Amino acid sequence: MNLLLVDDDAVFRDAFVRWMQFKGHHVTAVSSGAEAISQCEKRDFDIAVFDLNMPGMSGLELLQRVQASGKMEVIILTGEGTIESAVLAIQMGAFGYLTKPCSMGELEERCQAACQQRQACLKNKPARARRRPPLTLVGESPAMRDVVRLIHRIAPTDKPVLIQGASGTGKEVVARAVQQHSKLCDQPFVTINCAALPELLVESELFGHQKGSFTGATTEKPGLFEIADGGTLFIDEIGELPLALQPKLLRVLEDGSMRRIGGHTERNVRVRIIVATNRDLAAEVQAGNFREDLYYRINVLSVHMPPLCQRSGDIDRLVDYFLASPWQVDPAARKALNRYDWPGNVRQLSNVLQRATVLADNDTITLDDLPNEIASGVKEVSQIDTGDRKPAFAVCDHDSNDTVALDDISKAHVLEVLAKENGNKASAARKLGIHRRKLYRLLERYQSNESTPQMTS
Ligand SMILES: Nc1ncnc2c1ncn2[C@@H]1O[C@H](COP(=O)(O)OP(=O)(O)OP(=O)(O)O)[C@@H](O)[C@H]1O
Repeated sequence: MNLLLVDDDAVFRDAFVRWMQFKGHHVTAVSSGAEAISQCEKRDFDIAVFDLNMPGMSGLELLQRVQASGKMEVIILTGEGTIESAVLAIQMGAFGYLTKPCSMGELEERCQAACQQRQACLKNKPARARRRPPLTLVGESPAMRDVVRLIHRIAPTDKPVLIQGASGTGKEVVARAVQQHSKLCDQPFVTINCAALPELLVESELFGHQKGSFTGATTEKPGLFEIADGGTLFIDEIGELPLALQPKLLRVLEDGSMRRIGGHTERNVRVRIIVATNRDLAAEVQAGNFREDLYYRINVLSVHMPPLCQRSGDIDRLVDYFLASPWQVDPAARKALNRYDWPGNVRQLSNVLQRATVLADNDTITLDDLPNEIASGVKEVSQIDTGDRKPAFAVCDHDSNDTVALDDISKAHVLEVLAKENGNKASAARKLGIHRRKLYRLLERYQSNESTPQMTS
Protein backbone atom coordinates (compact mmCIF):
# COMPACT_ATOMS: atom_id res chain seq x y z
CA MET A 1 0.00 0.00 0.00
CA ASN A 2 0.99 3.56 -0.56
CA LEU A 3 0.18 5.22 2.78
CA LEU A 4 0.04 8.77 4.05
CA LEU A 5 0.10 9.41 7.81
CA VAL A 6 -0.68 12.85 9.20
CA ASP A 7 -0.05 13.11 12.93
CA ASP A 8 1.66 15.74 15.07
CA ASP A 9 2.79 13.05 17.53
CA ALA A 10 6.39 12.34 16.47
CA VAL A 11 6.64 9.11 18.49
CA PHE A 12 3.52 7.67 16.88
CA ARG A 13 4.71 8.77 13.42
CA ASP A 14 8.01 7.04 13.95
CA ALA A 15 6.37 3.81 15.13
CA PHE A 16 3.95 3.87 12.19
CA VAL A 17 6.70 4.42 9.61
CA ARG A 18 8.88 1.62 11.05
CA TRP A 19 6.03 -0.88 11.24
CA MET A 20 4.52 -0.18 7.83
CA GLN A 21 7.91 -0.14 6.09
CA PHE A 22 8.81 -3.39 7.82
CA LYS A 23 5.57 -4.81 6.39
CA GLY A 24 6.59 -3.69 2.90
CA HIS A 25 4.40 -0.62 2.44
CA HIS A 26 5.42 2.79 1.12
CA VAL A 27 4.91 5.44 3.79
CA THR A 28 4.90 9.22 3.78
CA ALA A 29 4.51 10.69 7.26
CA VAL A 30 3.93 14.40 7.91
CA SER A 31 2.98 16.38 10.99
CA SER A 32 0.35 18.84 9.73
CA GLY A 33 -2.64 19.25 7.44
CA ALA A 34 -0.82 21.82 5.29
CA GLU A 35 2.06 19.40 4.61
CA ALA A 36 -0.46 16.66 3.83
CA ILE A 37 -2.21 18.80 1.23
CA SER A 38 1.05 19.61 -0.44
CA GLN A 39 1.96 15.86 -0.50
CA CYS A 40 -1.45 15.04 -2.02
CA GLU A 41 -0.83 17.58 -4.77
CA LYS A 42 2.43 15.84 -5.64
CA ARG A 43 1.43 12.17 -5.60
CA ASP A 44 -1.41 9.70 -5.18
CA PHE A 45 -1.94 7.62 -2.05
CA ASP A 46 -4.08 4.52 -1.55
CA ILE A 47 -4.86 5.16 2.10
CA ALA A 48 -4.45 8.18 4.35
CA VAL A 49 -4.50 8.06 8.15
CA PHE A 50 -5.29 11.39 9.82
CA ASP A 51 -5.05 12.22 13.50
CA LEU A 52 -8.21 14.02 14.59
CA ASN A 53 -6.68 16.59 16.91
CA MET A 54 -3.84 18.51 15.34
CA PRO A 55 -2.89 22.14 15.77
CA GLY A 56 -3.81 24.27 12.74
CA MET A 57 -5.98 21.99 10.66
CA SER A 58 -7.90 19.18 12.35
CA GLY A 59 -8.19 15.70 10.84
CA LEU A 60 -11.84 16.39 9.96
CA GLU A 61 -10.98 19.64 8.16
CA LEU A 62 -8.25 17.85 6.30
CA LEU A 63 -10.69 15.07 5.40
CA GLN A 64 -13.04 17.70 3.99
CA ARG A 65 -10.23 19.22 1.91
CA VAL A 66 -8.99 15.96 0.38
CA GLN A 67 -12.38 14.26 0.10
CA ALA A 68 -13.35 16.10 -3.08
CA SER A 69 -10.57 14.38 -5.00
CA GLY A 70 -12.14 11.00 -4.12
CA LYS A 71 -8.74 9.44 -4.75
CA MET A 72 -7.96 7.70 -1.46
CA GLU A 73 -9.70 6.13 1.49
CA VAL A 74 -9.23 7.94 4.79
CA ILE A 75 -9.01 6.50 8.30
CA ILE A 76 -9.32 8.89 11.23
CA LEU A 77 -7.37 8.38 14.46
CA THR A 78 -8.76 9.85 17.63
CA GLY A 79 -7.22 10.02 21.03
CA GLU A 80 -10.49 10.81 22.73
CA GLY A 81 -12.78 8.37 21.00
CA THR A 82 -15.94 10.45 21.09
CA ILE A 83 -18.75 8.80 19.20
CA GLU A 84 -19.79 12.19 17.79
CA SER A 85 -16.48 12.87 16.04
CA ALA A 86 -16.33 9.30 14.75
CA VAL A 87 -19.86 9.59 13.36
CA LEU A 88 -18.99 12.90 11.76
CA ALA A 89 -15.89 11.41 10.17
CA ILE A 90 -17.90 8.54 8.66
CA GLN A 91 -20.59 10.97 7.50
CA MET A 92 -17.96 13.03 5.79
CA GLY A 93 -16.82 9.98 3.88
CA ALA A 94 -14.02 8.47 5.97
CA PHE A 95 -13.64 4.70 5.60
CA GLY A 96 -13.44 4.28 9.36
CA TYR A 97 -11.93 5.48 12.59
CA LEU A 98 -9.67 4.01 15.26
CA THR A 99 -9.25 5.09 18.84
CA LYS A 100 -5.73 5.63 20.16
CA PRO A 101 -3.97 3.81 21.69
CA CYS A 102 -4.26 1.16 19.00
CA SER A 103 -1.79 -1.48 17.93
CA MET A 104 0.09 -1.09 14.66
CA GLY A 105 -1.26 -4.51 13.65
CA GLU A 106 -4.81 -3.29 14.13
CA LEU A 107 -4.08 -0.16 12.15
CA GLU A 108 -2.50 -2.10 9.31
CA GLU A 109 -5.52 -4.42 9.20
CA ARG A 110 -7.83 -1.44 8.92
CA CYS A 111 -5.68 0.04 6.15
CA GLN A 112 -5.80 -3.30 4.28
CA ALA A 113 -9.60 -3.38 4.54
CA ALA A 114 -9.81 0.19 3.26
CA CYS A 115 -7.45 -0.67 0.43
CA GLN A 116 -9.57 -3.67 -0.58
CA GLN A 117 -12.68 -1.50 -0.65
CA ARG A 118 -10.87 1.08 -2.76
CA GLN A 119 -9.70 -1.52 -5.25
CA ALA A 120 -13.16 -3.09 -5.51
CA CYS A 121 -14.61 0.36 -6.04
CA LEU A 122 -12.09 1.27 -8.73
CA LYS A 123 -12.68 -2.04 -10.50
CA ASN A 124 -16.46 -2.10 -10.45
CA LYS A 125 -17.50 1.46 -10.99
CA PRO A 126 -16.73 3.86 -13.79
CA ALA A 127 -15.18 7.13 -12.65
CA ARG A 128 -18.35 9.16 -13.12
CA ALA A 129 -20.41 6.81 -10.97
CA ARG A 130 -18.05 7.30 -8.02
CA ARG A 131 -19.07 10.89 -7.60
CA ARG A 132 -21.56 12.06 -4.93
CA PRO A 133 -24.74 10.03 -4.41
CA PRO A 134 -27.85 11.46 -6.14
CA LEU A 135 -29.34 14.37 -4.28
CA THR A 136 -32.54 13.84 -2.33
CA LEU A 137 -34.39 16.65 -0.63
CA VAL A 138 -36.62 14.79 1.79
CA GLY A 139 -39.70 16.58 3.07
CA GLU A 140 -43.36 16.88 2.23
CA SER A 141 -44.50 19.19 5.01
CA PRO A 142 -46.22 22.38 3.80
CA ALA A 143 -43.08 24.35 4.73
CA MET A 144 -40.83 22.10 2.61
CA ARG A 145 -43.32 22.05 -0.28
CA ASP A 146 -43.02 25.83 -0.39
CA VAL A 147 -39.23 25.49 -0.50
CA VAL A 148 -39.40 22.97 -3.35
CA ARG A 149 -41.82 25.19 -5.31
CA LEU A 150 -39.42 28.09 -4.86
CA ILE A 151 -36.43 26.02 -6.01
CA HIS A 152 -38.23 25.20 -9.26
CA ARG A 153 -39.08 28.87 -9.80
CA ILE A 154 -35.61 30.26 -9.18
CA ALA A 155 -33.39 27.50 -10.59
CA PRO A 156 -33.77 28.35 -14.31
CA THR A 157 -32.69 31.98 -13.89
CA ASP A 158 -29.01 32.90 -13.68
CA LYS A 159 -29.54 35.31 -10.77
CA PRO A 160 -27.74 35.01 -7.40
CA VAL A 161 -29.58 33.07 -4.72
CA LEU A 162 -29.41 33.72 -0.97
CA ILE A 163 -30.34 30.78 1.27
CA GLN A 164 -30.94 31.64 4.93
CA GLY A 165 -31.75 29.37 7.82
CA ALA A 166 -30.40 27.86 11.00
CA SER A 167 -27.48 25.47 10.95
CA GLY A 168 -28.30 21.98 9.70
CA THR A 169 -31.61 22.90 8.05
CA GLY A 170 -30.33 21.78 4.64
CA LYS A 171 -29.10 24.99 2.99
CA GLU A 172 -26.36 23.18 1.07
CA VAL A 173 -28.83 20.52 -0.06
CA VAL A 174 -31.05 23.29 -1.41
CA ALA A 175 -28.09 24.96 -3.14
CA ARG A 176 -27.33 21.68 -4.90
CA ALA A 177 -31.00 21.26 -5.82
CA VAL A 178 -31.04 24.74 -7.38
CA GLN A 179 -27.96 23.86 -9.41
CA GLN A 180 -29.37 20.51 -10.50
CA HIS A 181 -32.58 22.10 -11.75
CA SER A 182 -30.73 24.89 -13.54
CA LYS A 183 -29.41 24.96 -17.09
CA LEU A 184 -25.91 24.78 -15.58
CA CYS A 185 -26.55 21.30 -14.14
CA ASP A 186 -23.80 19.73 -16.26
CA GLN A 187 -21.29 22.42 -15.37
CA PRO A 188 -19.05 22.54 -12.26
CA PHE A 189 -20.62 23.02 -8.83
CA VAL A 190 -17.87 24.38 -6.62
CA THR A 191 -18.24 25.06 -2.90
CA ILE A 192 -16.39 27.09 -0.29
CA ASN A 193 -17.15 27.55 3.39
CA CYS A 194 -15.97 30.99 4.55
CA ALA A 195 -16.21 30.05 8.23
CA ALA A 196 -13.78 27.17 7.88
CA LEU A 197 -10.85 29.19 6.52
CA PRO A 198 -8.63 32.03 7.78
CA GLU A 199 -9.04 35.39 5.98
CA LEU A 200 -6.02 35.13 3.68
CA LEU A 201 -6.95 31.62 2.70
CA VAL A 202 -10.54 32.65 1.84
CA GLU A 203 -9.18 35.26 -0.55
CA SER A 204 -6.68 32.91 -2.12
CA GLU A 205 -9.26 30.11 -2.41
CA LEU A 206 -11.82 32.39 -4.05
CA PHE A 207 -9.58 34.44 -6.30
CA GLY A 208 -6.35 32.40 -6.56
CA HIS A 209 -2.81 33.72 -6.27
CA GLN A 210 0.39 34.22 -8.20
CA LYS A 211 3.60 32.45 -7.20
CA GLY A 212 5.42 34.34 -4.42
CA SER A 213 2.51 36.70 -3.66
CA PHE A 214 2.67 35.73 0.04
CA THR A 215 4.70 33.38 2.26
CA GLY A 216 3.67 29.87 1.36
CA ALA A 217 2.49 30.74 -2.18
CA THR A 218 5.10 28.50 -3.74
CA THR A 219 3.17 27.91 -6.96
CA GLU A 220 0.54 29.89 -8.82
CA LYS A 221 -2.99 28.76 -8.08
CA PRO A 222 -6.30 29.48 -9.82
CA GLY A 223 -9.14 30.54 -7.53
CA LEU A 224 -12.53 28.89 -7.22
CA PHE A 225 -14.12 31.57 -9.39
CA GLU A 226 -11.87 30.44 -12.25
CA ILE A 227 -12.51 26.76 -11.46
CA ALA A 228 -16.27 27.35 -11.40
CA ASP A 229 -16.21 29.41 -14.62
CA GLY A 230 -19.30 28.50 -16.66
CA GLY A 231 -20.91 26.82 -13.65
CA THR A 232 -22.05 27.52 -10.10
CA LEU A 233 -20.14 28.66 -7.02
CA PHE A 234 -21.75 27.96 -3.64
CA ILE A 235 -20.37 30.26 -0.95
CA ASP A 236 -21.42 28.86 2.44
CA GLU A 237 -21.42 31.01 5.60
CA ILE A 238 -21.22 34.22 3.55
CA GLY A 239 -21.90 36.14 6.77
CA GLU A 240 -18.34 35.24 7.82
CA LEU A 241 -16.76 36.79 4.73
CA PRO A 242 -14.23 39.38 5.99
CA LEU A 243 -15.32 43.00 5.37
CA ALA A 244 -12.06 43.70 3.54
CA LEU A 245 -12.90 41.03 0.96
CA GLN A 246 -16.46 42.07 0.34
CA PRO A 247 -15.71 44.76 -2.34
CA LYS A 248 -13.74 42.18 -4.32
CA LEU A 249 -16.72 39.83 -4.27
CA LEU A 250 -19.09 42.64 -5.18
CA ARG A 251 -16.95 43.48 -8.20
CA VAL A 252 -16.89 39.96 -9.58
CA LEU A 253 -20.65 39.72 -9.04
CA GLU A 254 -21.25 42.97 -10.90
CA ASP A 255 -19.14 42.55 -14.00
CA GLY A 256 -17.45 39.15 -13.69
CA SER A 257 -13.97 40.67 -13.39
CA MET A 258 -11.34 39.68 -10.84
CA ARG A 259 -7.61 39.44 -10.20
CA ARG A 260 -5.61 36.78 -8.41
CA ILE A 261 -3.71 37.83 -5.27
CA GLY A 262 -0.45 39.38 -6.49
CA GLY A 263 -1.69 39.29 -10.09
CA HIS A 264 -1.87 42.16 -12.56
CA THR A 265 -4.01 40.48 -15.19
CA GLU A 266 -7.72 41.19 -15.13
CA ARG A 267 -9.69 37.96 -15.65
CA ASN A 268 -13.31 37.53 -16.63
CA VAL A 269 -15.51 34.74 -15.32
CA ARG A 270 -19.18 33.79 -15.73
CA VAL A 271 -20.32 32.11 -12.57
CA ARG A 272 -23.72 31.72 -10.98
CA ILE A 273 -23.50 32.47 -7.28
CA ILE A 274 -25.48 30.76 -4.55
CA VAL A 275 -24.73 31.91 -1.01
CA ALA A 276 -25.95 30.67 2.36
CA THR A 277 -25.85 31.93 5.90
CA ASN A 278 -27.28 31.12 9.30
CA ARG A 279 -26.92 34.76 10.33
CA ASP A 280 -29.53 37.47 9.93
CA LEU A 281 -27.74 39.32 7.13
CA ALA A 282 -30.02 42.36 7.32
CA ALA A 283 -29.06 42.72 10.99
CA GLU A 284 -25.38 42.26 10.07
CA VAL A 285 -25.75 45.14 7.60
CA GLN A 286 -27.28 47.27 10.37
CA ALA A 287 -24.42 46.34 12.69
CA GLY A 288 -21.87 47.36 10.04
CA ASN A 289 -20.50 43.83 9.62
CA PHE A 290 -21.77 43.30 6.09
CA ARG A 291 -21.76 45.76 3.19
CA GLU A 292 -25.19 47.00 2.21
CA ASP A 293 -24.41 47.07 -1.53
CA LEU A 294 -23.21 43.45 -1.44
CA TYR A 295 -26.29 42.44 0.55
CA TYR A 296 -28.60 43.88 -2.12
CA ARG A 297 -26.52 42.27 -4.87
CA ILE A 298 -26.82 38.77 -3.40
CA ASN A 299 -30.34 39.11 -2.03
CA VAL A 300 -32.08 38.94 -5.39
CA LEU A 301 -33.78 35.59 -4.92
CA SER A 302 -33.94 34.24 -1.41
CA VAL A 303 -34.98 30.99 0.23
CA HIS A 304 -35.67 30.69 3.96
CA MET A 305 -35.13 27.22 5.34
CA PRO A 306 -37.64 26.36 8.06
CA PRO A 307 -36.30 24.76 11.26
CA LEU A 308 -37.03 21.03 11.48
CA CYS A 309 -39.51 21.50 14.34
CA GLN A 310 -41.75 23.42 11.93
CA ARG A 311 -41.89 20.60 9.36
CA SER A 312 -44.74 18.43 10.52
CA GLY A 313 -44.42 14.81 9.43
CA ASP A 314 -40.94 15.24 8.00
CA ILE A 315 -39.13 13.74 10.99
CA ASP A 316 -40.56 10.28 10.22
CA ARG A 317 -39.72 10.70 6.53
CA LEU A 318 -36.16 11.72 7.32
CA VAL A 319 -35.75 8.86 9.80
CA ASP A 320 -36.81 6.37 7.12
CA TYR A 321 -34.53 8.05 4.60
CA PHE A 322 -31.45 8.04 6.85
CA LEU A 323 -31.93 4.48 8.14
CA ALA A 324 -31.45 2.00 5.37
CA SER A 325 -32.88 -1.54 5.66
CA PRO A 326 -32.76 -3.56 7.95
CA TRP A 327 -32.85 -0.78 10.54
CA GLN A 328 -36.09 -0.14 12.37
CA VAL A 329 -37.15 2.26 15.09
CA ASP A 330 -39.45 1.01 17.85
CA PRO A 331 -42.62 3.06 18.52
CA ALA A 332 -41.37 4.64 21.78
CA ALA A 333 -38.14 5.81 20.17
CA ARG A 334 -40.05 7.14 17.15
CA LYS A 335 -42.32 9.07 19.49
CA ALA A 336 -39.32 10.54 21.30
CA LEU A 337 -37.74 11.55 17.99
CA ASN A 338 -40.96 13.26 16.95
CA ARG A 339 -41.47 15.24 20.11
CA TYR A 340 -37.90 16.56 20.36
CA ASP A 341 -37.25 20.14 19.28
CA TRP A 342 -34.10 19.49 17.13
CA PRO A 343 -32.13 22.70 17.68
CA GLY A 344 -29.44 21.26 15.36
CA ASN A 345 -32.11 20.43 12.76
CA VAL A 346 -31.66 17.73 10.10
CA ARG A 347 -27.92 17.38 10.72
CA GLN A 348 -28.56 16.64 14.39
CA LEU A 349 -31.24 14.08 13.49
CA SER A 350 -28.88 12.36 11.09
CA ASN A 351 -26.09 12.30 13.72
CA VAL A 352 -28.41 10.96 16.41
CA LEU A 353 -29.52 8.13 14.11
CA GLN A 354 -25.97 7.22 13.14
CA ARG A 355 -24.98 7.20 16.79
CA ALA A 356 -27.99 4.99 17.56
CA THR A 357 -26.97 2.47 14.91
CA VAL A 358 -23.56 2.22 16.60
CA LEU A 359 -25.11 1.68 20.04
CA ALA A 360 -28.09 -0.57 19.21
CA ASP A 361 -27.86 -4.20 20.26
CA ASN A 362 -29.72 -5.41 17.17
CA ASP A 363 -31.43 -3.90 14.11
CA THR A 364 -34.03 -2.00 16.11
CA ILE A 365 -33.35 1.40 17.61
CA THR A 366 -34.89 1.81 21.05
CA LEU A 367 -35.09 4.62 23.60
CA ASP A 368 -31.87 3.32 25.14
CA ASP A 369 -29.98 4.10 21.96
CA LEU A 370 -31.02 7.75 21.93
CA PRO A 371 -29.27 10.56 23.85
CA ASN A 372 -30.83 11.33 27.23
CA GLU A 373 -32.27 14.69 26.30
CA ILE A 374 -34.27 13.03 23.53
CA ALA A 375 -35.16 9.77 25.26
CA SER A 376 -36.23 11.29 28.54
CA GLY A 377 -39.05 13.27 26.97
CA VAL A 378 -37.49 16.53 28.03
CA LYS A 379 -36.64 18.70 25.15
CA GLU A 380 -34.04 21.37 25.03
CA VAL A 381 -35.66 24.50 23.65
CA SER A 382 -33.51 26.16 21.04
CA GLN A 383 -32.57 29.71 21.90
CA ILE A 384 -30.20 30.02 18.96
CA ASP A 385 -32.83 29.97 16.25
CA THR A 386 -35.48 32.24 17.71
CA GLY A 387 -33.50 34.48 19.99
CA ASP A 388 -36.40 34.14 22.44
CA ARG A 389 -35.62 33.94 26.13
CA LYS A 390 -37.08 30.56 26.88
CA PRO A 391 -36.40 28.22 29.78
CA ALA A 392 -33.58 25.80 29.03
CA PHE A 393 -35.80 22.81 29.69
CA ALA A 394 -39.50 22.19 29.29
CA VAL A 395 -41.69 19.13 29.51
CA CYS A 396 -43.20 18.60 26.10
CA ASP A 397 -45.32 15.52 26.43
CA HIS A 398 -48.69 15.04 28.06
CA ASP A 399 -47.93 11.57 29.35
CA SER A 400 -44.47 12.46 30.63
CA ASN A 401 -45.66 11.67 34.16
CA ASP A 402 -46.31 8.07 33.11
CA THR A 403 -42.86 7.90 31.55
CA VAL A 404 -41.25 9.18 34.73
CA ALA A 405 -43.22 6.69 36.85
CA LEU A 406 -42.22 3.76 34.62
CA ASP A 407 -38.63 4.93 34.64
CA ASP A 408 -38.72 5.03 38.45
CA ILE A 409 -40.00 1.46 38.65
CA SER A 410 -37.42 0.10 36.22
CA LYS A 411 -34.66 2.08 37.93
CA ALA A 412 -35.59 0.63 41.34
CA HIS A 413 -35.60 -2.88 39.88
CA VAL A 414 -32.25 -2.44 38.09
CA LEU A 415 -30.57 -1.01 41.19
CA GLU A 416 -32.00 -3.76 43.38
CA VAL A 417 -30.67 -6.50 41.09
CA LEU A 418 -27.30 -4.75 40.92
CA ALA A 419 -27.14 -4.56 44.72
CA LYS A 420 -28.03 -8.28 45.00
CA GLU A 421 -25.19 -9.07 42.62
CA ASN A 422 -22.82 -7.04 44.84
CA GLY A 423 -22.37 -4.40 42.15
CA ASN A 424 -21.16 -6.90 39.56
CA LYS A 425 -22.53 -5.39 36.35
CA ALA A 426 -21.92 -8.41 34.14
CA SER A 427 -23.92 -10.76 36.35
CA ALA A 428 -26.59 -8.09 37.03
CA ALA A 429 -27.05 -7.70 33.26
CA ARG A 430 -27.37 -11.49 32.92
CA LYS A 431 -30.00 -11.59 35.71
CA LEU A 432 -31.89 -8.70 34.10
CA GLY A 433 -31.74 -10.42 30.71
CA ILE A 434 -30.18 -7.39 29.02
CA HIS A 435 -26.90 -6.77 27.29
CA ARG A 436 -24.11 -5.41 29.49
CA ARG A 437 -23.80 -2.29 27.33
CA LYS A 438 -27.50 -1.62 27.87
CA LEU A 439 -27.03 -1.81 31.63
CA TYR A 440 -24.16 0.69 31.42
CA ARG A 441 -26.35 3.07 29.45
CA LEU A 442 -29.23 2.72 31.92
CA LEU A 443 -26.90 3.49 34.84
CA GLU A 444 -25.51 6.50 32.98
CA ARG A 445 -29.05 7.72 32.34
CA TYR A 446 -30.06 7.36 36.02
CA GLN A 447 -26.95 9.26 37.03
CA SER A 448 -27.48 12.13 34.58
CA ASN A 449 -31.21 12.38 35.40
CA GLU A 450 -30.25 12.93 39.01
CA SER A 451 -28.20 15.96 37.97
CA THR A 452 -30.61 17.29 35.28
CA PRO A 453 -33.04 20.01 36.35
CA GLN A 454 -36.55 19.07 35.14
CA MET A 455 -39.72 21.09 35.24
CA THR A 456 -43.09 19.50 35.62
CA SER A 457 -46.14 20.80 33.77
N1 LIG B 1 -34.31 17.79 3.36
C1 LIG B 1 -33.25 17.00 3.49
N2 LIG B 1 -33.27 15.77 2.96
C2 LIG B 1 -32.21 14.94 3.12
N3 LIG B 1 -31.09 15.26 3.79
C3 LIG B 1 -31.03 16.47 4.33
C4 LIG B 1 -32.09 17.41 4.19
N4 LIG B 1 -31.73 18.54 4.84
C5 LIG B 1 -30.51 18.33 5.33
N5 LIG B 1 -30.09 17.09 5.02
C6 LIG B 1 -28.80 16.50 5.44
O1 LIG B 1 -28.48 17.11 6.70
C7 LIG B 1 -27.11 17.47 6.77
C8 LIG B 1 -26.98 18.98 6.94
O2 LIG B 1 -27.47 19.63 5.78
P1 LIG B 1 -26.73 20.91 5.16
O3 LIG B 1 -25.25 20.80 5.24
O4 LIG B 1 -27.33 21.16 3.81
O5 LIG B 1 -27.23 22.01 6.22
P2 LIG B 1 -26.84 23.54 6.30
O6 LIG B 1 -28.08 24.28 6.60
O7 LIG B 1 -26.08 23.93 5.06
O8 LIG B 1 -25.89 23.55 7.58
P3 LIG B 1 -24.75 24.63 7.97
O9 LIG B 1 -25.42 25.96 8.11
O10 LIG B 1 -24.25 24.13 9.29
O11 LIG B 1 -23.72 24.59 6.87
C9 LIG B 1 -26.49 16.97 5.48
O12 LIG B 1 -25.96 15.69 5.73
C10 LIG B 1 -27.65 16.87 4.51
O13 LIG B 1 -27.43 15.91 3.53
